[in-house]
Amino acid sequence: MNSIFEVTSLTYSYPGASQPALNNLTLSIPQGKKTVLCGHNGSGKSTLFLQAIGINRPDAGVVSWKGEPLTYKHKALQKLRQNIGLVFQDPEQQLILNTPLEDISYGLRNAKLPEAQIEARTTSILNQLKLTELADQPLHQLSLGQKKRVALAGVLALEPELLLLDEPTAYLDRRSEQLLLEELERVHSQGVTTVMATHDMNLAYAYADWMLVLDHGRCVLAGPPAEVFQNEEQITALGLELPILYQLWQALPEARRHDIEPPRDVSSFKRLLQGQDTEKGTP
Ligand SMILES: Nc1ncnc2c1ncn2[C@@H]1O[C@H](COP(=O)(O)OP(=O)(O)OP(=O)(O)O)[C@@H](O)[C@H]1O
Repeated sequence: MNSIFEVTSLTYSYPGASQPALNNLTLSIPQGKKTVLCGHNGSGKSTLFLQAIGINRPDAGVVSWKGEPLTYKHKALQKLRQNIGLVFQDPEQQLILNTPLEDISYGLRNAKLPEAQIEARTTSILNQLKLTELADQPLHQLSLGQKKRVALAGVLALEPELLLLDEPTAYLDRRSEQLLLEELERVHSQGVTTVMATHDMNLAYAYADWMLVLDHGRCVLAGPPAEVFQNEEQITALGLELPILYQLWQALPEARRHDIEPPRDVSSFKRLLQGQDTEKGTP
């Protein structure tokens, strides 16, 4: 499997901290996949994202983009931050100008795109994320969900190859979460590799085709979700829950689930219950 981004033996402590936030961490992000990064509070997910875009530098170990170690030179970092887009957990950390239109254009202007292209991309992304009506609204008047969409729009406008999302669904209602997931599916279908950090194991299970689990700054599990969740004891010991659909599937009689992959959405599960999935491996 091709990896687009890797960290090798990465150790990092925040200034004055008694414990490292990342502790000899080695992992890779598979190109073209939808990866979910899980782990308890403080396991190092956000710290890893900050390392990925070179905001912090490792104390030891290497961060690599497409096989090349980061150099931390100004120009190289500028280019890296166009290739890797990070959507912060808190949009307030990301949005700096007064309106969605100004904020999105600002990022493109920083990337030194020609004005005509800035205008075209801004209009298109506002439209795509259903923000056109809010384009000139002061940002402080927007709801948290709307601000999160503006922050995502600003990152997507730069057309990154790798999109990192830190708890993108936190505080969103079901409808906004659904809209966001549809948008991420669309972005992924255009060839963008995505990594989502989340505690929501139901979401992780529905979304991911690759999972990484962090614990105290180390990667303790990696693989396709159905494989990762087989490590039930370890998952629970880490304070994470098994997804509800996975638990329901486990509760089915052995003969019923024999040789059938655990379903990852409610309609597949219903079909399984109604006995429509007679073919092996197709829930
Ligand atoms: N700015 C900071 N200064 C000092 N320590 C920090 C800072 N940011 C994070 N830490 C510490 O680094 C460790 C990893 O934190 P990090 O925010 O990366 O975890 P996380 O997995 O993203 O957590 P959460 O799920 O709560 O968002 C924690 O022990 C945290 O207290």
